[in-house]
Amino acid sequence: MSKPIIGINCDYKPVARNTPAFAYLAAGYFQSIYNAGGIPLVVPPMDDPESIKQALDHVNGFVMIGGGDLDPRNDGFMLHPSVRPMDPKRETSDRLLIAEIAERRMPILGIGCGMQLLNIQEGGNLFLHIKEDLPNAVPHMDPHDPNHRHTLEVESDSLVGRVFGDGEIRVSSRHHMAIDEVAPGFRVTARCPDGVIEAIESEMMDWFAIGTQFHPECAAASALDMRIFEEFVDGVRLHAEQDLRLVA
Ligand SMILES: N[C@@H](CCC(=O)NCCCC(=O)O)C(=O)O
Repeated sequence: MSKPIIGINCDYKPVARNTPAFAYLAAGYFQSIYNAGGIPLVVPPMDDPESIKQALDHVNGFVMIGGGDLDPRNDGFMLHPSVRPMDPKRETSDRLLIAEIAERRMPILGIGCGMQLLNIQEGGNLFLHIKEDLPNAVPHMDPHDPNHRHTLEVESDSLVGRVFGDGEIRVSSRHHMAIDEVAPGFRVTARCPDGVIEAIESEMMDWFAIGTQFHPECAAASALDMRIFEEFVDGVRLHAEQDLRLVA
């Protein structure tokens, strides 16, 4: 197969007094896909389900990027004082994307709030503020250090387990929310030693879906972080080749 095409959503900043509205994403997201042998295709925020479906017709897999907070009111919860909702234009588009990706069982890598949205979409839920919900947790973000890291414990029989193997693992962490109840059909494959969930993956035979709370795309990513993208792009390629054989 030629290179798999991997869709990526992006963030959105509305027009301000002296600046136009922007759609943007950290370069690490598309660069990591490109370096792993995929072709990144950025999908800007859209609010029309048919446009979302047509865009997804042109990609083999999807990466849901990190960003601000998902608005808990969209899932029937109260707004928490610590929650800084992402722009509604982005969240509306992300929720349309994740619903269609789930419907199609399209291969997906959710990162940060992308993993949180995957978990919510499939019936799980979130802690809205680690500091309150898990007071004994270690810091999972440092406003003064974008490269804040913490250690990780992985399940060996998982994608992150294959990638990181044994030995001490330190990953980039920038979050104050976290998965509480894991969605049905998914399992936890990595935790911070304080118990905070740091990776999930699908147990369903028909869906290659993984999520990381940590950021393997970050500027300080290690070679092992990069392997997450290589495993994902290889999985997307395999899935696409299987699809081609089915229709042949
Ligand atoms: N905002 C949520 C999700 C965490 C997340 O996606 N962090 C990324 C920060 C922005 C970026 O660098 O892309 C939370 O805090 O839990």
